[in-house]
Amino acid sequence: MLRWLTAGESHGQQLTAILEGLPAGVEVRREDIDAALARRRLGHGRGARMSFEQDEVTVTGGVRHGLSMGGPIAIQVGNTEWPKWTTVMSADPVDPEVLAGQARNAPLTRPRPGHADLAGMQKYGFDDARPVLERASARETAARVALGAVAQAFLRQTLGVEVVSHVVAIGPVTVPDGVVPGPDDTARIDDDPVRCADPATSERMVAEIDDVRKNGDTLGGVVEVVVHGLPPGLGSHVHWDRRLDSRLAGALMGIQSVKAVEVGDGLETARRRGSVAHDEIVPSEAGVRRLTDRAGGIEGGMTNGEVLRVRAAMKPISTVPRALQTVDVATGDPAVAINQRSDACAVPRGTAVAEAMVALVLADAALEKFGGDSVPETRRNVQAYLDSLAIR
Ligand SMILES: Cc1cc2nc3c(=O)[nH]c(=O)nc-3n(C[C@H](O)[C@H](O)[C@H](O)COP(=O)(O)O)c2cc1C
Ligand SMILES: C=C(O[C@@H]1CC(C(=O)O)=C[C@@H](OP(=O)(O)O)[C@H]1O)C(=O)O
Repeated sequence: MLRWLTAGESHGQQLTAILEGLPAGVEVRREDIDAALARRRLGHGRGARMSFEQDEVTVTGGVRHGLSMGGPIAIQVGNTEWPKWTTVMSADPVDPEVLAGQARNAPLTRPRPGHADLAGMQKYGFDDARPVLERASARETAARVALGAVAQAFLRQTLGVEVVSHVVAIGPVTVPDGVVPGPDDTARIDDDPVRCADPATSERMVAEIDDVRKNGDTLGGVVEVVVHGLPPGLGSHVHWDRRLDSRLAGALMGIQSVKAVEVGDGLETARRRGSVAHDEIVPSEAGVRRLTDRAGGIEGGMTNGEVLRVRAAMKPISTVPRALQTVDVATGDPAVAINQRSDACAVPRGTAVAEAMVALVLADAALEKFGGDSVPETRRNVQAYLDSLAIR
């Protein structure tokens, strides 16, 4: 079983991430973690912080000389802005007079509709949104992306699996049907300003983001994660919480701002007749094959050996520059919501986060199926399973 946890605040000293349950011998390369984090900072529509945030990565446990040792892997992602926030975010008590002198510490009492501010203040009994937004902030996803890069390394090194992500919609602008990136397309997609795999659609997406920004507004959209090289049989039909689609949906829904998840053709499938909704099975030289991949590579809660495709729909950023109505909870009067620097559209950045969550869930499912305390042992188990498949 693979477990992962993150800790840390948006303007705290650092984020900390722990991944427990990985076998020994996984090659953990700083370049892979840095590349995944760089992808999370990319994209037209990103806010000011993403242009200077460095994501200072330190691997502090579980890895020796570039290889995992079988124990928990710990990764720190330092926050570039920490020097400006040391007093406001100090873990130790600070003299109230010093705090009162820090403009940055003024209580945030005008909660943003759509953010965690108000419900979090009510739930935890705060009169300031700061302690809520610090942890609700998607800064935390940097920690998950760092772990996701390690999970991807494990999947690549034991199963030869490649995880690719791209943007399929920004607001109303959507890629044409059938755009499915191949296993080697990540570099090409990274070159696109919105991480869209279709250049013509990308241009329209950029224009849409420019338009909302000009109008003091924000935008959501849809990201897709595509996984190549999975064997059949990860996940299981036998119990609801072992179904891979259920686990992927939970993990993707756990990303800030994600409001819907689709597996394969998802919602479109619900509108089709059965005769054109499924993937017909045919014999071939290479074994049984499906003619289409409408199911997105999952049937009965298990991978079916086809390309896995899952989508996550992100709502528009709730820190809308043309600020929305709210209540100042200090006075009870009508007010406009907090408006601070923010992304105008975080969808291109969301691809890296969705990719990380999918990689973590798949690594967990692969370990459940194949086990192994070392990479060679996991590889042997994978090979033995593939060699023994009665139906291919
Ligand atoms: C990569 C990424 C970046 C985000 N950037 C911002 C941002 O700059 N400003 C903002 O208000 N919300 C941003 N969000 C969304 C909020 O974190 C999210 O809406 C908030 O935590 C409330 O959670 P919910 O939308 O899931 O209900 C971002 C989300 C993601 C995934
Ligand atoms: C810092 C990140 O994203 C942040 C996510 C976020 C939010 O509300 O989710 C609000 C903004 O925070 P700040 O006010 O510090 O600029 C984003 O920049 C990051 O992703 O690394």
